[in-house]
Amino acid sequence: MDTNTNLTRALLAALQAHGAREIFGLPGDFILPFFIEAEETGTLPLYTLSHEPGVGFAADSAARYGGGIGVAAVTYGAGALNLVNPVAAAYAEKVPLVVISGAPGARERAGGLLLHHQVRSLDSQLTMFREITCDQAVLDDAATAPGLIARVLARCVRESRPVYLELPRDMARVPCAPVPVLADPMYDRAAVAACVREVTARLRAAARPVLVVGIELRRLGLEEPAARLARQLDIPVVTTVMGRGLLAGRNVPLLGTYLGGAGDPLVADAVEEADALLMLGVLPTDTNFAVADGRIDAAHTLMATEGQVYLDHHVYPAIPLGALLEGLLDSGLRALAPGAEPPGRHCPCDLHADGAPVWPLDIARGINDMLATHGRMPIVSDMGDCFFTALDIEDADLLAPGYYATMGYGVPAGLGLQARTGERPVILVGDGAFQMTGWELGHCRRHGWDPIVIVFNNAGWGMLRSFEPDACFNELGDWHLAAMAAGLGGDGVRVRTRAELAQALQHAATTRGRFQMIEVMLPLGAQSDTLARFVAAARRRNGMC
Ligand SMILES: Cc1ncc(Cc2c([C@H](C)O)sc(CCOP(=O)(O)OP(=O)(O)O)c2C)c(N)n1
Repeated sequence: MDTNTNLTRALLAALQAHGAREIFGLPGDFILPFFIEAEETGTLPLYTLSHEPGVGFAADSAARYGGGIGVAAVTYGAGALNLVNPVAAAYAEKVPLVVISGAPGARERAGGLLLHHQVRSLDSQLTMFREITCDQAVLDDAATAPGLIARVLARCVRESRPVYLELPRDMARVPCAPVPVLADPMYDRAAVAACVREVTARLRAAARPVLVVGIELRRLGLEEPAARLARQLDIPVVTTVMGRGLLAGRNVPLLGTYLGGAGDPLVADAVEEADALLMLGVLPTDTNFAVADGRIDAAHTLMATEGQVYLDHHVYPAIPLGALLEGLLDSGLRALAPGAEPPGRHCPCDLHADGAPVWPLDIARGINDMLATHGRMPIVSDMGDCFFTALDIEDADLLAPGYYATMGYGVPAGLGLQARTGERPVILVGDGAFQMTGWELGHCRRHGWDPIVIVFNNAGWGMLRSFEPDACFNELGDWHLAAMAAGLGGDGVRVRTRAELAQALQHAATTRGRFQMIEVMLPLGAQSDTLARFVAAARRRNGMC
């Protein structure tokens, strides 16, 4: 046994070997030994935030945008259970996230007392995390720990889902052998070849093929082969709502995002009239397809998702997405619809810098102008009308919980992205969601993060007003958020007109080293067109007209 290594150091080395590039965390007494080892070794940079939801969202976005895996380290009980929502979001949206929770040691477990942070039994926490992770292990034996860690991390990467590791505090420094890296399981090459033959035959026979790309391509690091296939097939490419931002800047014939009747009719027609819809890495969620209202003919879809391929009325049960892509690229299939150049996309640019009040589409226009002038920046959006506005920002990576739809994601996720890649994000967040996790901006000063943060301030939960316009419980009042930016270590400005917005964006884009908050005061009732169409479609679908 390599006595230079203790269990924590073996775990840190394994996390790095599986693609971790940092740890986000919030310590407590049950996990202090892990934090001490992490800080002393410096194997992975350690970023602490002020509330576990922020820890989870930051780790999520580091993995979602930067690739590899994200790591969230928390204490037992109060810490780990604060992490449940971000881990659930990561599970729902297939993000490879590793939860490391401290836990009581063997002697205190056997002591017979109810321990602080304990819920029901000492295993209650593990039970709860079984439901929102794809694998779990309790590291209470140095002899089995390396094998358990190897198995759990391999599944995290292969399934692109969160996993849970519980580290009793009396185990953190016990001598431990290094963790092996397990080889990927073999797959049936003959089945992949048969599937490729059937898919290429369907595409050759199609008159109106369309390629739909989804989030698994990014989670599994397959965007580049997918872009090569898109260029080779030369057919229109569409993203799902969850996949918005995929293949951006990769020179593919990208038509836009499918939003059914709530989006661009050109995109809706292309998808709904296609006689072969090749869907790669797409999750069949309501946010992706409920707006279709049954207008997509299942007989025309060829769906590769969750390691399976569904076409007509049969399934290929074990087709890794990477193997399918490789087979399609090698098939020689090309130029299926030459000249299928997407029509001139309606790019909402050119913010009119005048004295008119700011509406959500003006924010999208202003950001499009800023990116055109100052270069591409990743967009990170919270949930609210800011998310629907983000769909009008062109040719930019977009990170958002578009399916699980949790609030609180935007600010910590933007910080996690900049921590992982060093890139400066543009963060879109409503005033309600900012009240949840926006305060994590206070950590920017320590780490040199300087996102541009655009707060959509409509003094309430605006999306809910769309459904219940007469309710009083959606009103939050004006919190004057820009006035708080200086105390948090950044610069804040409040804008009401389009001219003020244009000036604020220009200033923010050219000011580095401090976060730049632009608090946009939206007129009461101001709503993006996309959200209005989404709400109308939801009302029709749910019989709420
Ligand atoms: C953690 C959490 N709590 C509650 C909700 C429900 C919810 C929405 C979805 C429907 O579930 S949208 C919304 C209001 C968001 O308000 P704000 O951030 O100010 O943005 P905007 O004013 O643009 O709506 C809530 C409360 C949620 N998505 N996530």
